[in-house]
Amino acid sequence: MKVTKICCIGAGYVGGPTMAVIAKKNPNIKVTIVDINQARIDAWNDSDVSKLPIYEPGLADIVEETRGKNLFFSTEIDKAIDESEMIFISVNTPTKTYGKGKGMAADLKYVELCARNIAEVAKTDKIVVEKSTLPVRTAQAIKSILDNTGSDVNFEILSNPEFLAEGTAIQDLLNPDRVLIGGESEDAIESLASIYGSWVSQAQILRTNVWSSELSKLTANAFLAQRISSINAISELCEKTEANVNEVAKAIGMDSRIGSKFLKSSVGFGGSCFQKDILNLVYIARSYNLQAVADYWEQVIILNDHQKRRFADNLISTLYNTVSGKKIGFLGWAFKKDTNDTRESAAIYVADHLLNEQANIAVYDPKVSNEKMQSDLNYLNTRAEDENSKLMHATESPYDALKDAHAVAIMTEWDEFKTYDWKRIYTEMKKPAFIFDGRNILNKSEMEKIGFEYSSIGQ
Ligand SMILES: NC(=O)C1=CN([C@@H]2O[C@H](COP(=O)(O)OP(=O)(O)OC[C@H]3O[C@@H](n4cnc5c(N)ncnc54)[C@H](O)[C@@H]3O)[C@@H](O)[C@H]2O)C=CC1
Ligand SMILES: O=C(O)[C@H]1O[C@H](OP(=O)(O)OP(=O)(O)OC[C@H]2O[C@@H](n3ccc(=O)[nH]c3=O)[C@H](O)[C@@H]2O)[C@H](O)[C@@H](O)[C@@H]1O
Repeated sequence: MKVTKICCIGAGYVGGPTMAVIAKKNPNIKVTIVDINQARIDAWNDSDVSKLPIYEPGLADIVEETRGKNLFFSTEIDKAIDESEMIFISVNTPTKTYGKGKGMAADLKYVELCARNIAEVAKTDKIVVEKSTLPVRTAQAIKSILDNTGSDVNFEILSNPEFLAEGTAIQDLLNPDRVLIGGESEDAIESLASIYGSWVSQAQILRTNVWSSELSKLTANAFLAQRISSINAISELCEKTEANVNEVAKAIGMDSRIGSKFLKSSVGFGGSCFQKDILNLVYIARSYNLQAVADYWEQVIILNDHQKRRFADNLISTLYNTVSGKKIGFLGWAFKKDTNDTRESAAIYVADHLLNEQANIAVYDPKVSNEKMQSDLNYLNTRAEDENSKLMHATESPYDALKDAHAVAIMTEWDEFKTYDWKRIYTEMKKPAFIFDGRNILNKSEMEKIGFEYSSIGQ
């Protein structure tokens, strides 16, 4: 089928950038991104592209180039479904917070709502593409909903998981390692492959069955996160043995069988997906009674929680076993650099732990507002909201966050942190002035020369 109109349900971190790139590379296809969130759609339509709801390097330029030509943002979901031949489902699939599978399984209610919406509205044949990350065998449920409408509309379901990482989404989309399409109908698979074919070589477009495609996405995230937990486990051992985790990572990464990527030790991985997807994998394994498999992958999460906790504990014990009433300056709140996304950021959990010890925290992040930080903390429900806002606040400048602080905690690896006037920061902090570098971005000997007590991960 030659596709001329596409719609994407879900204008989030995946739907927005992915469809913007598809629109840019396929000027003859009309791409409409729809969402139930009016404020989000309004922000996508803002004439000032610096106000787009998502900060992602290179995204604003592509939106400016394509919006209003062949890329549209709207809340008219039914209309977009009706007129499109291909519909991507790119809604959120968070960890369930209630009922069976609470805290482990993926909450598929938004995906199911989309399927029901499509089933209700569609009058012509559609290709429905799972873009969201879904438990293996979800396509079966979607198919069952779509095939029970009583109409004779034909639905083909494809799985096309997204592998972009935030902060590099546009580059990842423009130069993907591979595009994965799982499906049954060759015609449907080739319709989608031809859209990617506008800029991705056919050799990089992998065709599989639906279940392999669904499971590959969870597996990819589990393997990536496992590397981080593996190197973080070694970081703790380095700290006891005077080995240096950066040196170990370099030494093992040069083995081409291991490879050098995703071996950066840190305060712990965050982001909306690693934890959620591994918990989901663990849940699926348990639901098939595969205890050993479930326990194996669960350890990746256990180690990550341990890494965040031990960073906070180390800060407290170094500050003479108390942070009560002490100002701690945080550099960074986002879960990684070059994004305004804070979901599951290690900073949230470290802050929460320090606030339990009655610390005062001032945070500077170049892209995250005070409002967002407060809502992240409030979401944990550890203490009253007014207490959170009394104990923690964001500052306009990094120097305000660090003035009179007992310690700096570097939570995100924003490049600009390396360029600060660290001599000035040292002068303005309480002494001894401690740095806890959760991202290993500063130079230990330079910081010690200035006078700081510097500690980092795995060194
Ligand atoms: N964030 C990331 O980097 C990546 C995310 N993924 C997966 O992609 C999916 C989406 O993730 P994000 O874009 O980060 O989520 P998001 O939360 O940023 O965006 C999802 C959007 O879907 C909308 N939505 C929910 N239900 C809807 C409905 N019934 N009708 C219309 N709109 C609806 C929400 O209002 C929201 O704007 C998830 O399954 C995630 O696991 C996959 C790869 C990368
Ligand atoms: O499914 C998803 O959502 C996406 O999840 C990750 O992307 P993302 O979470 O955006 O960002 P990553 O670069 O993977 O970083 C995740 C976390 O791991 C941390 N990290 C990463 C790499 C590393 O070596 N060390 C490390 O601590 C980062 O700081 C961050 O907190 C995957 O990299 C993407 O391929 C995938 O599509």
